[in-house]
Amino acid sequence: MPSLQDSKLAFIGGGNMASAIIGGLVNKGVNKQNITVSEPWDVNREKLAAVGVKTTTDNTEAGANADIVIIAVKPQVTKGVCEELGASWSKRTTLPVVVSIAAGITLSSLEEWSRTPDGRSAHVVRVMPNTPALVGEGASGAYASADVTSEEKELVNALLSSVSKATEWVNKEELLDVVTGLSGSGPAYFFAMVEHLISSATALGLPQEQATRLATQTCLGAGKMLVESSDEPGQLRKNVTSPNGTTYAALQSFEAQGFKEIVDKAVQAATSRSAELGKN
Ligand SMILES: NC(=O)C1=CN([C@@H]2O[C@H](COP(=O)(O)OP(=O)(O)OC[C@H]3O[C@@H](n4cnc5c(N)ncnc54)[C@H](OP(=O)(O)O)[C@@H]3O)[C@@H](O)[C@H]2O)C=CC1
Ligand SMILES: O=C(O)[C@@H]1CCC=N1
Repeated sequence: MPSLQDSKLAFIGGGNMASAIIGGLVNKGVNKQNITVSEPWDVNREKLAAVGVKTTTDNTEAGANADIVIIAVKPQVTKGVCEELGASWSKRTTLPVVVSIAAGITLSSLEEWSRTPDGRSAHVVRVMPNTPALVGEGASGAYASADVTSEEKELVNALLSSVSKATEWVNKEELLDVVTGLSGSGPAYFFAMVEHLISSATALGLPQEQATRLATQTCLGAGKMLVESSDEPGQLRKNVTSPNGTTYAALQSFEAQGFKEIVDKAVQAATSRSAELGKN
């Protein structure tokens, strides 16, 4: 098994998440010449070509000699893409490791769909990355089928770890749906929060540019403290909250509107949707 630096990587689908991972890999110095992306949309292909990776519109060409094939299309398109790839691998003696980032799509479906005409099935790892991979700050969950070797797992781990600060292997496949509801979708929750903070402060008279700089830096600063401090999130919250002060007033307002329940329901909704995507 080649090292990550020597592996040929094929991305099937070159949209938002694939671009984030590719950008993160390139920033980390992974050899661009070893990365091929198959993407039907010319605008996306041009963006990826500008990063320096090879592009094509032909999935089977991208997957022909790859050591790792990353399925990065929408869940609804995954079946067709896997079938196309599996059919094209009949002459390959060694099948690539297939890594799927498609939300909800189960290992058993992926293995079945990507089976070769002579009945062989690729070793498949299901992962759930997130877009901060682009800046080397990703968080990824992963689950491997039983036949994935420790060497193959190590390779996928190296791939994920090169763009993620947290790479968590879960011990039950269903937990990847929870990972999706937490960290896969999670960046959007924080982006939405910052959007609301900016509009709240702007409505109260702060110029938008200033509100944006203050809100985004507050998000970054809080995130950095969460990662670097030995204190639990609850303690960090308490450290900001003076008795009967301003933070207390804001947190009381959040709680009065059922903040915890709002978050619980949102994570449950995303987790259920992930599970549902696997059933289609
Ligand atoms: N965005 C995120 O934050 C995350 C996404 N994911 C998962 O990643 C996957 C991709 O999501 P995302 O990047 O957001 O979606 P995008 O729509 O941005 O990317 C998917 C890309 O695949 C292309 N495509 C469509 N059909 C084919 C095909 N048959 N062969 C090759 N490429 C094709 C699409 O082109 P076109 O637009 O022309 O159809 C599109 O550019 C999803 O399964 C999602 O669940 C996982 C973690 C996080
Ligand atoms: O919204 C989605 O379905 C994908 C999966 C996780 C993040 N984006």
